[in-house]
This record gives sequence, C-alpha cells and structure tokens, in this order.
Amino acid sequence: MKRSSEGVAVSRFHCEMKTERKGAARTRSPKERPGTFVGGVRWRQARTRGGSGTSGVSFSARCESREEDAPLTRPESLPESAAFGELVARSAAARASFDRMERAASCNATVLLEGETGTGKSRAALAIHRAGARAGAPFLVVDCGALPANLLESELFGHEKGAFTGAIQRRVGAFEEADGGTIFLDEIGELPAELQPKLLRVLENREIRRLGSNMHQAVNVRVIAATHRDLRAEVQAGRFRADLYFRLAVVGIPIPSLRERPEDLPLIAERILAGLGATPAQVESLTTPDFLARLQKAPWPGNVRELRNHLERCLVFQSALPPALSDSGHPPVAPRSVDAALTYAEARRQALESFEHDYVEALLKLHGGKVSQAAAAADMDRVYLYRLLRRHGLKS
Ligand SMILES: Nc1ncnc2c1ncn2[C@@H]1O[C@H](COP(=O)(O)OP(=O)(O)OP(=O)(O)O)[C@@H](O)[C@H]1O
Repeated sequence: MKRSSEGVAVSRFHCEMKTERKGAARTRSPKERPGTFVGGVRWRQARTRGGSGTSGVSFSARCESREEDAPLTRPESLPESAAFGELVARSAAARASFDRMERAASCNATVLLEGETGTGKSRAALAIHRAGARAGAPFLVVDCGALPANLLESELFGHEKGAFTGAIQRRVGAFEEADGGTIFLDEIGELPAELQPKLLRVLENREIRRLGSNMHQAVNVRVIAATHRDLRAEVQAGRFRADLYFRLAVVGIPIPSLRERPEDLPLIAERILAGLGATPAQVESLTTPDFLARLQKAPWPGNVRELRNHLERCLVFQSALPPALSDSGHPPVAPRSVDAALTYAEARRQALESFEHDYVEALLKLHGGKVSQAAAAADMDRVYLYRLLRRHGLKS
C-alpha cells in the first residue's frame, strides 16, 4: 500500500485488506471514515481480485495474485480434530488458530492472542512457548490489568533501591527474569497509557531500563500478549497506541468464543472431565447426546472456563445439571441454611465467602467477562475485583 497524498487527516486504520484464496482480497473500511474506493466505487466491504485497485484519502493499493501468496491457513488440509498443548478442537475456526499457533511457535515473532475471557489464551501462550526453541527457558506471566501503573512498571522492568518510597532493595523485573525465554503480557488492553510508550521502546530496542536507573540493559525475550478487548477499536478510540498495536500484532491469533463453535464442545467436555478425574460412569452420564446438545445451546459468556466450572459442579452434585441452573452458581438443592453449631465468627466468614463467590461470578457474567467494565458497574476497584476473582478460582 502506498501513500498518495500528505497532510490529510485520516483514521488510524484507513482500511483493512485480508488476502483470501485464489488471489482475492477482502477489503473493509471503518464506517466513519472518508471511505475506500475499489474500481472507483466507494465501499465499506468489498472483495477484490487480482489486478483490481483500491484507494482511499491517502493511499492506494493493488491486489495482485502470485503463486507464493498461499494463505496462512489451508482449511482443506486441516485434520478432523486437533490439539495444541492442552487445547483441543474440531471446528475449522479453532483449528485455524492452532495452525497459526504452531507457525508462531517455530519463529520468534511477537504474538497477539485475541479472544473473549476463558477461550484459552493463557494456555495457548504457554503452549506456543513450550512448542518453540525457548521451551527450556523461563515463561513469565504479567497481568497488565492487575496492578496500578507504578507497580506494573516495576513488575515489568524492575527498580533500583530507593527508586520510590518503599523500594528498599533492587528488584529484577519480569523482562530481565524471562531473559532467554518468553514473557506473556496478559490483558495487554489494560496497559495504562503512560506505560504504552515504555513498552513500545522495549519492543523496538530490545532493552529495558529499571526504574531509578540510567542504564539500559539488553534483553532477549520473546513477547506474547493477549487481550479480551477489540484492540483495533481501542486504537480507533485513542485509548491504545497504534504503533504499539502494530508492534504486538506481528502474528495476530484470534481465538473464537465457545458459542461460535458448538461442535468443539463435546471434545472439550471430554478433555475437561478427564482432567477433573471423572470416573468412566460419570463421563458416560455427562456426555450423553441429550446433555451435550443442551450444553451446546448455552451461551457460555465465560467460554471454556465457565464450561469447566459447570462440569465440575455436575461432578460435585453428581447430576447432569442444566447450564441455566448452574450459571447462577446455585445448585438445585435446598437454599443455604445457617449452621448454628458454628461460632458466629466462623458462620459469618463462610456466608461472606459464599456471597463473594456468587456475586463476582454473576457480576462477571453480566458484563460478558469484561473485568474493567464489571468493576466500574459495581463501583469496585478493578485490582480488588481481580483479587476476588482469583481467590474464588474464577480467573486464573
Ligand atoms: N480448546 C480447549 N480445549 C481444552 N481446554 C480448554 C480449551 N480452551 C480453553 N480451555 C480451558 O479453559 C480454561 C480457561 O483457559 P485460559 O485461562 O487459558 O483462558 P483465557 O482466555 O486466558 O482467559 P482470561 O482472558 O480470562 O485470562 C483453562 O482451564 C483451559 O485449559
């Protein structure tokens, strides 16, 4: 794509072109933009074939077909079912993601995993690391949404003694600790604005500077990032730097939600039940065609994680619970009663635990797994909500 004019105010994403098979490309243009022209006609979405031209306010492009322009994924060559690390799938969409993961594992490029909460992004990141040349080196996870900016900066890049109040000794950051290996930046969409240029510099120069130090230090780290957000929309809205987005999305891997691929559910359910140590009789009762069909119809806003919780609940209550009942977190048993044999303090602690679990689970479900949105709606601190989710095993 070449720029054909200068000094015109244009969107961060002028238009998106994705190659398809047989030398064709799909062109999409954001609706609020001045527009993209294919063959002189203004379009929001169009398919272009070899030789046709596409142009916009400040660029023009030509779609040309070449033999070596093979698509990244060849659906016709994909096997019936596939596994990548812990992940299993049958659907073409998920197998296409696995195919990309495998290719990503064999190189060192920065990867961006995009998918809703519970779709398996963290497991995919670990599997990419383990399948690659860095498998024997460290794999470090940093949750970019779990810490305020100053603590996160120190977590990522480390600090010198005295760098800030409370920095009583030097601390090595995750980038340094992961040297030779991989750093997994989870929830990258939550990275505070002030840290975005700092991370960009690290990705560009492959060197870090500890907080409070003047020295730059080279690091050899592979970066895999993940987000449940639509990062392109975040860039369009000005909340995420476009240059950082492009640095991260060298290999972009979308992971489909569970409701987009119900055909994967039986296979995943079997894998989960095996992992939970279900007996053959339990597996049989929880994989009947009727029960699986009911599970396949459920929306699963928390995706595979929610399915896992549901199946675990089914094992605990020894019953093929309908998903709608399980979703509320309330098994079909008598309402919670008070155990007066306990001390007041203990009974209160248990009730509070149970309330916290049910509340944060329902809250997250109500907001489609979006922690920041859920925290804002509940008037809670996001970091505190993350802590509660972890404590109750609702987020790994
Ligand atoms: N395709 C799959 N096959 C088997 N298990 C899966 C699959 N996808 C996800 N899981 C399981 O679902 C659970 C959630 O996965 P994971 O924590 O990687 O999700 P995530 O997308 O990183 O979630 P979040 O965005 O909330 O951090 C894990 O127990 C994982 O093993």
